[in-house]
Amino acid sequence: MDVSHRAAVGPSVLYRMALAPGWVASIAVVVPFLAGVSIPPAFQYAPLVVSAVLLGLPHGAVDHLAVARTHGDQPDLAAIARVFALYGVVGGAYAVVWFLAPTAAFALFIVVTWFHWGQGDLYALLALADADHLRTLPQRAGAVFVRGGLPMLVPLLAFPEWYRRVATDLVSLFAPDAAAGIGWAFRADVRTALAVTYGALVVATLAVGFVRADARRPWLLDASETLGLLAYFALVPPVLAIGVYFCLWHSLRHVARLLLVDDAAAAALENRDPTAALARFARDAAPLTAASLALLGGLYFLVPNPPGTVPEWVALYLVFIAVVTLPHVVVVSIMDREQRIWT
Ligand SMILES: CC1=C(/C=C/C(C)=C/C=C/C(C)=C/C=O)C(C)(C)CCC1
Ligand SMILES: [Fe+2]
Repeated sequence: MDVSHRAAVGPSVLYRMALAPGWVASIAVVVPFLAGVSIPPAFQYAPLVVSAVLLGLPHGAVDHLAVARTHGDQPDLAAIARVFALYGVVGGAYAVVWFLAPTAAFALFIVVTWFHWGQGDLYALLALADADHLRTLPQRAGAVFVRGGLPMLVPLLAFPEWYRRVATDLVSLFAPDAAAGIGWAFRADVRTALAVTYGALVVATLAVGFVRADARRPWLLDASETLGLLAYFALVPPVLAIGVYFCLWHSLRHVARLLLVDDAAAAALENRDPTAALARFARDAAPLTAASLALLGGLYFLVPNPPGTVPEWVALYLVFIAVVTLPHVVVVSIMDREQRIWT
């Protein structure tokens, strides 16, 4: 695989910086729920709120530099302008869809996040964890489907009422009664069919991976992460579970990927100095994180039913995230192609 600097940066630095925090956080969050402790709903929104300034939103705020760096170039004005144009056109068009057809826009958000979070984990498996068991395109597509389904499907199976509540909060910013249009997704028969199909795919992808693995360790890591996250999303209520996952799982892994294509940050990682590398990321991400928060403020004045409560503000934030995620997926898919994640 063609991943710049990966070879020079020791695996232990990447494990400790990019993978371990997500494992530790998900275990730390699941323990109280296993012990039967209940966490007040208001508190459960905290990680999503924090994600607006720490890791979550910032992980996409370097997209204007990421494409050029992945190609091995210094980002020039033309390269940056191309990414801005992509965001304007793709994000702008999708924003219009939210106003015209919010229920369809919500469904698209789930599908796109499903793909994108799966895509992020496929990169982590291949490039950060050195997995060799995902040999073919169908296997990699299967891994993306399974990994993305953990945060997007498992909460629907385990916590349908929470899922319905958040869906309703998002859609209601635009049209109060429109969420009724996706009521079928929460029916017990639909959820049972989804659970059986998805469960079979989890078992099948891991079994094929087991047969094809030369190295046992990365396969074990894949299986442990998959089954661990399955338990995590089945036990932890989704707003909290997704908030923590978004910051410390998906975003952190993507930040590591960004550091590896930034020469100075990669050099810092080679010297086992992740703090210096992360400081560079923070500097690169700060301007567009601030600009994004300003745009989020602007969105407040545009939606027909502006938010008043914390859950409603988080809903507005998620709509904004949805709009920027679509062009972000294009950027990450360009990185995937350049780094041969799919071939
Ligand atoms: C919070 C939450 C939900 C959706 C969250 C989504 C879809 C987040 C997407 C974030 C992205 C795309 C970040 C960028 O990488 C669900 C599933 C409706 C269930 C209830 C809780
Ligand atoms: Fe992302």
